[in-house]
Amino acid sequence: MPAPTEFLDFVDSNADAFIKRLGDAVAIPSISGEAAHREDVEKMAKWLDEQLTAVGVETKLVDLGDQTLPDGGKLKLPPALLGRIGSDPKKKTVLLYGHFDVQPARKEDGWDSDPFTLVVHEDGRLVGRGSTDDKGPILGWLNVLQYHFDHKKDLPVNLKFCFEGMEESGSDGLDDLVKKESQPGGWFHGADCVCISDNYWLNTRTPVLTYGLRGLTYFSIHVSGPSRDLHSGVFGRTVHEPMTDLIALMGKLVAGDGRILIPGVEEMVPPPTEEEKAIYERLDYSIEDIEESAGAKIAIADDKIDALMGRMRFPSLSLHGIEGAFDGSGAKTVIPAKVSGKFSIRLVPPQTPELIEPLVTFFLESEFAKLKSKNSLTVEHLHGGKPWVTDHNHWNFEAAKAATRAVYNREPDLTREGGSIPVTLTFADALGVNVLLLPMGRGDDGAHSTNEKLDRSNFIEGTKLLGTYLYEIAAVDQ
Ligand SMILES: C[C@H](N)C(=O)N[C@@H](Cc1c[nH]cn1)C(=O)O
Ligand SMILES: [Zn+2]
Ligand SMILES: [Zn+2]
Repeated sequence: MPAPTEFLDFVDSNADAFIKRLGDAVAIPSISGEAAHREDVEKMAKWLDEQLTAVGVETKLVDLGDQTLPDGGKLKLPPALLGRIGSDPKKKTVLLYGHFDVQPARKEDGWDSDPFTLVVHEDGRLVGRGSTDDKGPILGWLNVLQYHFDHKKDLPVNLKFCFEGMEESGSDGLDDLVKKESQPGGWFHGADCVCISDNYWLNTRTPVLTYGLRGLTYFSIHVSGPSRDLHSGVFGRTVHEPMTDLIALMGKLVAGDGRILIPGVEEMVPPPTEEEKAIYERLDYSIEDIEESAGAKIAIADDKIDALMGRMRFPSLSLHGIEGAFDGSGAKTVIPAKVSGKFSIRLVPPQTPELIEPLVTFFLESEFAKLKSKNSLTVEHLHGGKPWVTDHNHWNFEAAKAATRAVYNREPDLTREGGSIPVTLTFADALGVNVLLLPMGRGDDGAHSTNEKLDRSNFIEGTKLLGTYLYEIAAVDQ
């Protein structure tokens, strides 16, 4: 069933108002990973709640309790926002998920403009933190609802919503809520399929549907020694330095070519078959695409299939940062007393955080023992999520393929995503239904990075895609 032309025209003629609303959402710095911004995440939940209510959605904000911080302290979690509209038993019910929290961003990180002021560029870029991850896609759903509300049109399907404010920080508290609400009587019970719009195309040209995500396991390793920071002239070569030990340990985790050096981690993953390699060969992707979106000619692989498998089919380990190290300008001659190294591993089947964590801890402790340092090491596991892969021939995907053809006039690429959305597998297991990832943004959007953007055309055509997908779901003969 094609989406009404009136809907497509409505999206075009309201584009400026939709962009203005995206600007309002971006202006709320809902950074889940920074305690100082927790109130902003809550403010964002309330803003979105008002927007949904205004277009006829019944909502509820669910208190998720407290987050336990690494030092044992407590911090109130932002509420999850649930919604529903329509309960026609003759229609399919689609559960939509998105997140309204964002990654941290500071102008000093290298942004060309204030990260929390949406800047509309002449070339169509809408620059601001959360524009593509994940406020743009959430607002895409809102735009679809706006048309049906303004024109007093029934939606082609029943909709349920699950919007959260902790996705960028491990989705604390959400798994239990999803399991509870998927039981008979719960808000999600009876959903026929799930749609998540929270990832990206591979390149800047070809729309994609995504049938897999990597999992994640995140660590913070702490090395401490002196009771306070020391003068390096007075104590250098005299005491064991925590930073020296930490750098030595972090340097043992991953090779320059991306291979993970922790014994047992790579070995868990079966080698790809020739059939699998053929899937990657067909995707519209090139080494130039990677280098364009990375902003430099630094790709590890020369070969497209190796590059794609490095992102989708194999695990990866990234070093993220060191807390407690001197990071200011100037030349402070200090020996930091306690430093914490942050790294994470992206997981693929059959790896899980539970299988990987003991291998990491054993490896780090053995390597630390070899250093013969008198400092102390503790390994902390921060959060994790399992990888997910699903059937892309399901009717949920067929509907999205038809919608992509209708809006973009081309066949979508079928991809696995290198990133992680831990709740995906929870939805699939708790509801026993197919989950589809239907991304809005492009591969060069710079999610999590500086100058994050969403192109105007992706926001507007993406809104049409989301709406058309609902009409195609309604047309499915299942
Ligand atoms: C793919 C999604 N948009 C995303 O960015 N997910 C995050 C999830 C996460 C987990 N810990 C911190 N963030 C990601 O893949 O990094
Ligand atoms: Zn996201
Ligand atoms: Zn993200």
